[in-house]
Amino acid sequence: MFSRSVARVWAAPSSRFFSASAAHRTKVAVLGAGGGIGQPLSLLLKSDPLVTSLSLYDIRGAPGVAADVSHVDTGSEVNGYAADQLDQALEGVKVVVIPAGVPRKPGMTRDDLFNTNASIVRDLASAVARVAPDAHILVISNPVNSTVPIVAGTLEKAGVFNPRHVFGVTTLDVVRAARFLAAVAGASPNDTAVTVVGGHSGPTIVPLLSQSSHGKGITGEAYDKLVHRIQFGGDEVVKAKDGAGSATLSMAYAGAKFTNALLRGLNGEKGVITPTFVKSPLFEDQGIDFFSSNVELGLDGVKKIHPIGQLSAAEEGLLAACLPELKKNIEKGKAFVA
Ligand SMILES: NC(=O)C1=CN([C@@H]2O[C@H](COP(=O)(O)OP(=O)(O)OC[C@H]3O[C@@H](n4cnc5c(N)ncnc54)[C@H](O)[C@@H]3O)[C@@H](O)[C@H]2O)C=CC1
Ligand SMILES: O=C([O-])CC(=O)C(=O)O
Repeated sequence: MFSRSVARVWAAPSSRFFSASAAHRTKVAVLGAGGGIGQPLSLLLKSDPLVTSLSLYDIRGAPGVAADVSHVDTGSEVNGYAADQLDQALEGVKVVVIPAGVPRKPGMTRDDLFNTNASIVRDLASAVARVAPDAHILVISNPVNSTVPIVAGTLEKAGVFNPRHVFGVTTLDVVRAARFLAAVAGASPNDTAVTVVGGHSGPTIVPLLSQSSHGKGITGEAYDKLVHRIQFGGDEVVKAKDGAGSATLSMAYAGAKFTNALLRGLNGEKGVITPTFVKSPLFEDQGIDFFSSNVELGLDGVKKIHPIGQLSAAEEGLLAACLPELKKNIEKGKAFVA
């Protein structure tokens, strides 16, 4: 099914997804592989020609997911690991994707997940520091604005933090922005890419519609509605799932898309640029040292952090609302590790 030519057909909805222009392939681990995101993410990564080996870990269910996914007829090898096999799961791994942790229910904010997810993420990051200290870590678990500083702080404590290797996955905001703008503009999502900066929760999600040819003409009520939908797209899914969790399938798509972008950068492809939440100098002078903006991905992870560029007056307002909230979320994560 996924011969070279069919893989190209399958990748057609997005030319940046599952492109395999480079020769090297990589061992990838998914921590939380048994969950709502972890399962479809593992399937999508099994289909990515740049993945040579998949290591699936969860405190429950990963060996079953691995047995299932391993029957897919692509070249990569798949292994599942049980709760007491975290170190084995991480051996030789170059990229670690973390969707482990609890999701929201209606009425909760992402920050309400902090008490449960902070220690899950910290413990997983400690294991990565011990077994695969040079790995690139892609954090999906919420609240991302805090879990990324927790991962960074944990690695720092272990003496192995490399700011080029730690990423908060904000790709779902970018995916939603393109999709929702396409619907408003009557265009294809392939033509409505939007840079989304800031963080990953309500007002910290700042879409830069003025920098998009389709987005810049949208004003007034239509603009306010579109921004609100991008900022609160996660709530839309939480409400519709009615207590059964949050976005899983679109998140798996976004997680696989970001992983593929990173793998292409690691393989030497030039010009791979996408927003991601990283250790960043952009607002360091305001005490905010993690921020999502366009990042070029290269042979060693973060290659270049792009500035946010020219903002409209409305976007200046969104950014002003983002920064204090983001600062609070980052400080909460740091305080947890300190
Ligand atoms: N960054 C983003 O854009 C998004 C983030 N999320 C977040 O992703 C996380 C996971 O969401 P779902 O997959 O829907 O939840 P889920 O509950 O379906 O799956 C979570 C999985 O993590 C596992 N897990 C718990 N503790 C673990 C540990 N110590 N080690 C390994 N695995 C562990 C559980 O056994 C479960 O299989 C949530 O925190 C959610 O808020 C969800 C959607 C978008
Ligand atoms: O809304 C949530 O809790 C999950 C999430 O981060 C998203 O869908 O953007």
